Amino acid sequence: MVAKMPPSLNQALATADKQPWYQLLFPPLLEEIYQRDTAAHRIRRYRLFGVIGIVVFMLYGLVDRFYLVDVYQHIWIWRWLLLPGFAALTIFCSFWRRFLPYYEYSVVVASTAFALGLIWFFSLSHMPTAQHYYGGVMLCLVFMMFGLRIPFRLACYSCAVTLAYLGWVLWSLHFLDEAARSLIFILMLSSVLLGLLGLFQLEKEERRSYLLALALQRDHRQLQQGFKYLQQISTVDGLTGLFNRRYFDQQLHTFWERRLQQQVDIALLFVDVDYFKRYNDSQGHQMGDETLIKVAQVISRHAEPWQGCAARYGGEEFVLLLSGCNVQQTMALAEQIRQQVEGLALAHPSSLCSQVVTISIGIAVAHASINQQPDWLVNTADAAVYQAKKQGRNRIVAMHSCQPLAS
Ligand SMILES: Nc1nc2c(ncn2[C@@H]2O[C@H](COP(=O)(O)OP(=O)(O)OP(=O)(O)O)[C@@H](O)[C@H]2O)c(=O)[nH]1
Repeated sequence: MVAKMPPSLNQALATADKQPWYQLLFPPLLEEIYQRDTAAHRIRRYRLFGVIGIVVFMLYGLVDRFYLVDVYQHIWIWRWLLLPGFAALTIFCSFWRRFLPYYEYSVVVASTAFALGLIWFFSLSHMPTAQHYYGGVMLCLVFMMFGLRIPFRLACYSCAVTLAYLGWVLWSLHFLDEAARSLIFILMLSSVLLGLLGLFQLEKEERRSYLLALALQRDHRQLQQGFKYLQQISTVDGLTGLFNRRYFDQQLHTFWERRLQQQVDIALLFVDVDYFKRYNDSQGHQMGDETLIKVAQVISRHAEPWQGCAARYGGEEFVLLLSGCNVQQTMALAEQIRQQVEGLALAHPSSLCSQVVTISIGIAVAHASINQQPDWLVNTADAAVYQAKKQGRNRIVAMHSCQPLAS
């Protein structure tokens, strides 16, 4: 599994992409992450294939007494005990955390020891049948490369050591003629070269897939961030941080459906800042923006306890949608908002109704039992705020069931 990506990895990814084809190493940071991410998987493979390898190696001990007639009594301890014991110890050590950094090396040493052991077995024998053991050596190396899948670099060292020892043993065996020696060595050399080539390809592909997974993960994260950002700008008003009108329209329908399902009243407060054009003209547009933000903050504070939806309807108009709030509660809440905005004491010298910034609020409450459309709520609250303006501003007018309640 690919781990969480640090930011500097982007650069490492770009560098890794441009690496020459023969390079089997990522830039340092990426290499460290790659090794860490794949360690658990590799260790599991070493354990499983290690056990299989030990069993197979011991199984071949059954044929030693036919092929190595003269020495099998001397080598059984290596075949059945010492070499398998060493390999088993390596597997056992993989459960020891402190040993893990060296684990890969120990796997290579153990599997090379199996190949060298086989060569040593037939070097001890004077029987012509011993020459067949080169097949076992080949099997050991192929198993190390494609079963255990040790890193290519370590496989090169292991194969070089094995070939060197095999060459030395072959040319010191008196019962083999030149033709047999050359054939065995060429066969071993060609299998080693082909094996290494395959291992190189495998490791290259594995690393490429890992890079691809990382790049996909990065792109996925960027897409998610982009999606979140788009979602935010399509629902939130950039100036005040309240929801925008589009989101409010969606919520109005959601609240409306909930009203019908749960049989609760829903209320809409239409808030309009008084003489805001004059405020802008006298205090400047910048101050106007700051005032809108402050008014929005007051409104949104009152939305939270009711899980309501506070939105900027447009310009200096705000709406607050509440569910389960009756007429009295809505009026009390509207009065608190009105007083708190007045209490901000934002000087408004050009206002014709106060010395400070004030708001007019129109309220519409739709009773659970009345069968209106959502538009009714908006139109009624709008009409109520118009009434509040007409009656002198800095006040609240509430309507429900199309009847004015109070002013
Ligand atoms: N600073 C600022 N002003 C805005 C913004 N949006 C709209 N306005 C201004 O708000 C003012 C609204 O003016 P009107 O619709 O005439 O309302 P009003 O002056 O408040 O008059 P009444 O509502 O009748 O009290 C206009 O001058 C707009 O330019 C904004 O984002 N920032």
